[in-house]
Amino acid sequence: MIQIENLVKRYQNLVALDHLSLDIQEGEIFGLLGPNGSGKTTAINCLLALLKYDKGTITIFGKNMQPNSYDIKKQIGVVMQNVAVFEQMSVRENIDYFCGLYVRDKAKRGQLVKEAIAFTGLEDFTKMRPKKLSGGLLRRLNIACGIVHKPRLIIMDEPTVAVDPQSRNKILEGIVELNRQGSTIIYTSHYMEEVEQICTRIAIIDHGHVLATGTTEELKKMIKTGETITIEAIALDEALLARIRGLPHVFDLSYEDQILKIKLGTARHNLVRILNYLQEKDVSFGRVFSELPTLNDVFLEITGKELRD
Ligand SMILES: Nc1ncnc2c1ncn2[C@@H]1O[C@H](COP(=O)(O)OP(=O)(O)OP(=O)(O)O)[C@@H](O)[C@H]1O
Repeated sequence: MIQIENLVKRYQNLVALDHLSLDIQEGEIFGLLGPNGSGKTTAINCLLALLKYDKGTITIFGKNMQPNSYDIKKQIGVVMQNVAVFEQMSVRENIDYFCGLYVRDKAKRGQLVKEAIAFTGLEDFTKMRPKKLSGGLLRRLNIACGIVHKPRLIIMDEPTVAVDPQSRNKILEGIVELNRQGSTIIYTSHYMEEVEQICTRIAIIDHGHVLATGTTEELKKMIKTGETITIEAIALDEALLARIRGLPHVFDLSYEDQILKIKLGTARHNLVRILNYLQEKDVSFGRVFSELPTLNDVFLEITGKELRD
């Protein structure tokens, strides 16, 4: 549905997109995951032909995307980071206005507006003006305005930044439902838990370049970490740490503030083996956690830094 090939975008001396390539299929919830400043918004703005770029090609629905590609643009719904609604209009009037840009038929519009209100859980706020809404509700209104015409492709740029957990869940549920009803979705975020929860495929980007693409499972299989074991233990000396480092499947270890963190490759019974070893050495320990790899581990292994940096 979308092909982006070798996109380069410079802002003066800064290279915001550095040969970014993406291939997005119809029916996906495609996540663009990267830290602040990695180029997500720039990529979206280029994709929508709102921003000129220096090099590369963009094809949407099999056609070259240009600033005047209105036949393509009318099939796209956009939810940008900044809320863009009319202060003079109520919640319902705003949604109806945006729907009216695409749908003339009044009865059909009425139905679509009703569905968008239900999607975003705004039923109790339809008569309110935007400035009376909380931050989370305002974002939900922004989303309702962007998706009300049920576009074939929906692009959402960090729609959950600074929203309360209730609104966040409502938004995520709504996105999955829109996808179920047939829309392809591109979703940018720096929250890996969200991306992991809803996206069918993910591109991890940093410095304007795609580092890895795949389903969550595929991405996690690309890295060495199969499991991270965290153990509260007092006063471990260097000699013991070195011996733990030498145990089977252990490839990394840190010990700070009496917290021992061990990274291991995928293997059966890692946790039991480590705990048995500590018991053998008479090490007393407190709380113990074992975690499967997260997208943060993927990011950390590929870039050497935390996604949250
Ligand atoms: N208009 C601009 N002029 C100059 N530099 C810009 C401009 N817009 C973005 N940048 C820079 O380009 C890089 C990519 O920014 P972009 O906003 O695309 O990243 P992002 O991943 O969307 O980050 P965020 O989540 O913070 O929006 C950053 O270094 C940013 O400072």
